[in-house]
Amino acid sequence: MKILVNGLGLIGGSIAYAISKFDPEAFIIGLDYDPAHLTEALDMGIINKIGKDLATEAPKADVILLATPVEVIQQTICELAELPLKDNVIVTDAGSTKQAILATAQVLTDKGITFIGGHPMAGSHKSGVLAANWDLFRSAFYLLVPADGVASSQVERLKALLKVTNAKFLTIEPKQHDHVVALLSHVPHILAAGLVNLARNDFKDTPDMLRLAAGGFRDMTRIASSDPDMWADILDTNSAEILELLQAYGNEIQRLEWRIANQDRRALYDFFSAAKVTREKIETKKNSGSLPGFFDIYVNIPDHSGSIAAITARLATKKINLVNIQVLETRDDINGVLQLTFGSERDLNLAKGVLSDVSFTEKVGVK
Ligand SMILES: NC(=O)c1ccc[n+]([C@@H]2O[C@H](COP(=O)([O-])OP(=O)(O)OC[C@H]3O[C@@H](n4cnc5c(N)ncnc54)[C@H](O)[C@@H]3O)[C@@H](O)[C@H]2O)c1
Ligand SMILES: O=C(O)C(=O)C[C@]1(C(=O)O)C=C[C@@H](O)C=C1
Repeated sequence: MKILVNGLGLIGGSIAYAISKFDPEAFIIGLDYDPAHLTEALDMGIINKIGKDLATEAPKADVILLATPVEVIQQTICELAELPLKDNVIVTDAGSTKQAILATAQVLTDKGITFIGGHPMAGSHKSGVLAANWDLFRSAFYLLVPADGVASSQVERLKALLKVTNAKFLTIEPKQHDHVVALLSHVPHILAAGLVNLARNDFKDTPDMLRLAAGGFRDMTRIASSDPDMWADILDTNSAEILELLQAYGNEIQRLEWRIANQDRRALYDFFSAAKVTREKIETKKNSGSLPGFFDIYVNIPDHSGSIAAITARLATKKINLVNIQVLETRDDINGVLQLTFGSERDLNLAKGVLSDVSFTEKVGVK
């Protein structure tokens, strides 16, 4: 089966990675406007071949996956509609919004071509194929949004192909999709970026104050490091749902302001208590939709040269793969704190064994 992936970044790369690793029948051809992503994908074994261009590769494909930013997905759909695609081809995408994409995909449906929108509810603030991980979608929801009239057998074909991701599939209508993700993903990204910008403006004369940020600010703003191009496209193509929710959020904040100004302690308690009860209902299962922060250990390291190298050397001798390494500055002048992020619980446990004689704390599974 020939699978064409256009856009070999974090998401396209991760989907292709799972397929290439576990589906021996698949032959994956990659396209991307960044040649480095293509050679990296080939070197990592994510794709079998670098494609020439859309016009050459698309007509040979059995499945076409579009995993570029949303507005590029829309352009590519229009280009595909002009090409002689195989009769039984499935065109799918991984974009974060669905109504605009499904509306564009009408040009394919009109020609009898199957379009099934897709949206894996997992990801990261990191971009690019080097961040791709074949296990990124394990236990995460993978939303499917078939165009009108698509046969259920075609949806089953796509699910069978994507089964290797170990995601949980859920078919959903485009409008409901865009509303739900506006609330659970788009508005949170806006709030995170807004908060960081508020701090930047407030601290403009004392930028070092940002370094004092502890867990609260850091946990809430990780996603403010996401790719601005990707997010501009998402906001452009889901504006109605997002604006409605921002309005509701603004009203909520206004009510809260009134309660704070009036020192209405009971109402303030209720505000936090209602949120706590709801937040604690969210499944905290490991690997339920995000790689970063899920298999971390925080090692206290003495503040002298060579101490980081000593830790990483120990991991290297056991071939334990590190997804990320970061020196945290939250506890300046006491000890350095090294955050080590692993891609799986297995690697985390191996690392704990290797570092059993040093002081560390761990954080697993809760975002
Ligand atoms: N990042 C997430 O957490 C996440 C999660 C689910 C879905 N998505 C969606 O998946 C899609 C890809 O996001 P990502 O996080 O993988 O981004 P990414 O930046 O890691 O990857 C996008 C890839 O598309 C390529 N690209 C950009 N413009 C192109 C063009 N004109 N032609 C060919 N290639 C082009 C880039 O070079 C890059 O390799 C987006 O539509 C996004 O909304 C993202
Ligand atoms: O974990 C993250 O960093 C993400 O932002 C992933 C995330 C989200 O949860 O908002 C981002 C965009 C998506 O379309 C789906 C998932």
